Amino acid sequence: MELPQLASFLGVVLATVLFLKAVLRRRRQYNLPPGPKPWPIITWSPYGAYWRQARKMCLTELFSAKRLESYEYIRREEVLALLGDLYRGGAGAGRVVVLKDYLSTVSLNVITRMVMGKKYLEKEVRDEAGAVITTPEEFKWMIDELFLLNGVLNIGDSIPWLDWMDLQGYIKRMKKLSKMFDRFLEHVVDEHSERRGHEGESFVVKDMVDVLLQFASDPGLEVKLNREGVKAFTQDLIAGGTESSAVTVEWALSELLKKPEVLAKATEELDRVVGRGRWVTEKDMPSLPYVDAIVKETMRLHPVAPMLVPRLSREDTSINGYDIPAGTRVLVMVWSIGRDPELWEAPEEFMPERFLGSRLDVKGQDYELLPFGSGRRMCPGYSLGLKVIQVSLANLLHGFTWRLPDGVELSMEEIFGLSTPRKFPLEAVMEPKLPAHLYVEA
Ligand code: HEM
Repeated sequence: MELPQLASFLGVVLATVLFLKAVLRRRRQYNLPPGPKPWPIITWSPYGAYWRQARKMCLTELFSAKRLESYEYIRREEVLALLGDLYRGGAGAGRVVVLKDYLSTVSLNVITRMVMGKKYLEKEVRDEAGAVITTPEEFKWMIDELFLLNGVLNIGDSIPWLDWMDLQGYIKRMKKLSKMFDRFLEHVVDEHSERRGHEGESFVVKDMVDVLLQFASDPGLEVKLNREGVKAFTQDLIAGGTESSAVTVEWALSELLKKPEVLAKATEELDRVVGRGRWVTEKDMPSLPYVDAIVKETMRLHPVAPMLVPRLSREDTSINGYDIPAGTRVLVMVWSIGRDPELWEAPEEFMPERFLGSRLDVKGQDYELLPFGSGRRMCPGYSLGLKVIQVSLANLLHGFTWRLPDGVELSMEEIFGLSTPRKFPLEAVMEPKLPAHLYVEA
């Protein structure tokens, strides 16, 4: 295999499972390349004590099964708010609904409540002196910009001698956003620290920033977590958790609108298992294998991250006979693997049935299907992400009938970057099908 010279570093793209297994299993031989300079986040921090500790904090505290369970009420309240908002906002009146904004609001509210203890899309945030820290519009703009900039390929990172020119303007935008986000996060950390101070002995941890501040005050930590670390971690949690679920649910609904027979089977399962007298809960999910198969099939065809976070080979090595010199960037193409005809029958077809009775899962063990990555860089928020996707999708299918607006031919074009959202937002006509009081109470 001839290794391509990608700009000023050597790169190799892996799009077959055989090579992929070799890299993701040989974990010690691969690190991460440095990320864009003004962007201090965990996703780009190299393997080492800081990253190891951050990872441990995620597994044992932030995303532990117990903590996720304790936030179930937040997910339930926000999904119910979505259903009520859709009902009041046009569903049922034959109006065309643009789903993306509704879906983004649910995931953003779930994440900000779990991470920072409140929603930021409802009213202005002010400091103690009354000065405006951020408005709902500005906060939404910051989140969209954060998601976009986390996913861009900055030419200057690949061709360092062009870096100073900032040809695409990304560095300027990152600096502006960093400044605005920092002001916001300073306020969040101050507010949380004050509550800790006031409540003293009776202080109870409520959200993930509280957990991070507890870590920050722990003198026994291997690497001290300072204020900057708490802010960077908080930013990472918001960036990782917000858009990914909304993008996946939007793709699932798009596929279902193209395949009425699949939509009908999902509806039949929901009617049989849940019945028309109530909403779907997370506890129902193990009894809804067809809805689960729809989620997997959506993630096979439309993985939010078509390429995993790049790995960097730490030493000269070889993969199945091909030499990989130290310092090579290894790019794993999850998108191509999900559509590989050698692995999947009729790979371009949306067929949830392929997952019924199958052992294939999205938990990083099956290299054919890696929407959350694999190995030690695997997404720490995968369980939360899955819960939000499953319960939002199940309720949207349970609560409404769905059709495309008259005369619309649905485009399935995607924006192909470091993430793959729909190119054109999904528009649909929905009619409520459960008793009216359920929507009113939602
Ligand atoms: C649909 C939902 C989600 C998808 C599809 C997704 C996907 C991914 C992928 C593909 C990676 C890179 C894995 C690798 O290279 O092996 C990743 C990393 C990461 N994700 Fe997620 N994610 C989702 C939800 C979340 C949530 C809810 C959070 C947090 C609240 C989160 C936080 C992170 C973080 C911090 C990393 C970096 C981990 C590291 O480098 O050690 N993600 N995610």
